Amino acid sequence: MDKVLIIDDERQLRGLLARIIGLEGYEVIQAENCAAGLRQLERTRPEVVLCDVKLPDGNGVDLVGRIKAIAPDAEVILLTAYGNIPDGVQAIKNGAFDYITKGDDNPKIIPLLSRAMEKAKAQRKSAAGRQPETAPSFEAVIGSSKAMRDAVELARKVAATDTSVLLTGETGTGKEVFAQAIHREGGRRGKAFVAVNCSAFAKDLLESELFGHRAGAFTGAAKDKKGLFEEADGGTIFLDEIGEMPIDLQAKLLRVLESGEFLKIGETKPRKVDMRVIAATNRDLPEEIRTGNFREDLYYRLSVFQIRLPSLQERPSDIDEYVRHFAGIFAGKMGKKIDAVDPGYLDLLKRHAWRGNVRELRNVVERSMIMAEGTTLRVGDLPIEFQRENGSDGNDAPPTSLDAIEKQHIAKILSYTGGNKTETARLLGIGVTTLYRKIDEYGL
Ligand SMILES: Nc1ncnc2c1ncn2[C@@H]1O[C@H](COP(=O)(O)OP(=O)(O)OP(=O)(O)O)[C@@H](O)[C@H]1O
Repeated sequence: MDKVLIIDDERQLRGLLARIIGLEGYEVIQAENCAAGLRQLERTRPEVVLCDVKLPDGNGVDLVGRIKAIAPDAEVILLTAYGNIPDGVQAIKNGAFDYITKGDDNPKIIPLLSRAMEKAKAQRKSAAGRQPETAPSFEAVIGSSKAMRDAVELARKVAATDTSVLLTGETGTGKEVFAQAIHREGGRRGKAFVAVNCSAFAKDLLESELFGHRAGAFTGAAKDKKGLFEEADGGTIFLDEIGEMPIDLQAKLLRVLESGEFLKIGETKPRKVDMRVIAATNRDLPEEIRTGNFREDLYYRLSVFQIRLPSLQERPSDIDEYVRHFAGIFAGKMGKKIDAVDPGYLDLLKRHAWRGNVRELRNVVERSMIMAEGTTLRVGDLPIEFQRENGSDGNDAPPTSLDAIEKQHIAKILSYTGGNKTETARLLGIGVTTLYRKIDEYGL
């Protein structure tokens, strides 16, 4: 969904704007000051930012440059005070899309927003074809356990070829990180890397996303649409969660892979496509074949070279390294300094089951960093469930009940996300409904 970030400290006005914009079908993210705004910008990558001029910790006109430095393809609309044209003009000089007078211009906001959105999306699309310099290669793959080194070695070998690769492994084990590294180290580096999550679309939608369509090919196809195969031409297509692809679409995909041609929906002449395919799954595909959910012929085609990514539980020795790596990343973002990790902290992590693997560990470190007060990560900074799991109440936290710690924890994360419930729930690893219940329960 197209995202809009509103940075404004006036809660009521922000809420009103969020409602108006939300009704247009945009996903709205809110932040109450510059610092929270920049954090949300990095995390949620909105296409458009609406930003007030006067913010408690800075000035919106100056913020434009910082926003563009972090997200060059995002567009910024400044909300200026009535009659303050110089602010607006300066904002445009700093790279803003436009400015609008706060309060008075509500009817103008949506059309302006929609133009900014179109521009941002067009920029993002053309940027997607280029490979950013920061795209991960194998240097970005962390983990020196034997299991991880073996996986990297295999991936490096296959990267040099043009073979199809099937990455298997539990959720959060780094399949996308590997797919990008393989692309970036191979002969197609510098060309498009197009990632598609097969489970994120309804069946018909996935087909038209992949193949593209001509205007009028079906009801609702108002304009010609380029498909992802076409976008990936010359580069790599990463088919994530391939096990979720509907069986009849699997047959169509197989035909494309075998013939190197595809038929755009609504066209009669096939188009040629030259793309490397990397697929990933956390399902047991041979079992899916047995139960009739996955085509055997497609499996053989995709799994010419298979790499299994080890779960975190199979390599607890890597946990230290991840903690230090992620703590370094978040320290930079949060402006904190962490130079030590308590052995007790690492001990608790090593005993955890890590069903969400590295993704879950990354979230836990991020949450700990929000809680951390000194320069050492301690048991008391860990999410409450770790302390519960281990019958500890955070031995270095002030003596208090687990409920009180939980309340404090949620409050801290809510303030870190600027009150964004979806983001807070993600960091807490709970559902949004549960979060609302807890907010209610604790009177937050
Ligand atoms: N070896 C690794 N080194 C550094 N970061 C990693 C590694 N593995 C995973 N991560 C981080 O963990 C998160 C999840 O990784 P990724 O999306 O690649 O997992 P996945 O296996 O594709 O998950 P899913 O099956 O749910 O799509 C990302 O933030 C990624 O940067």
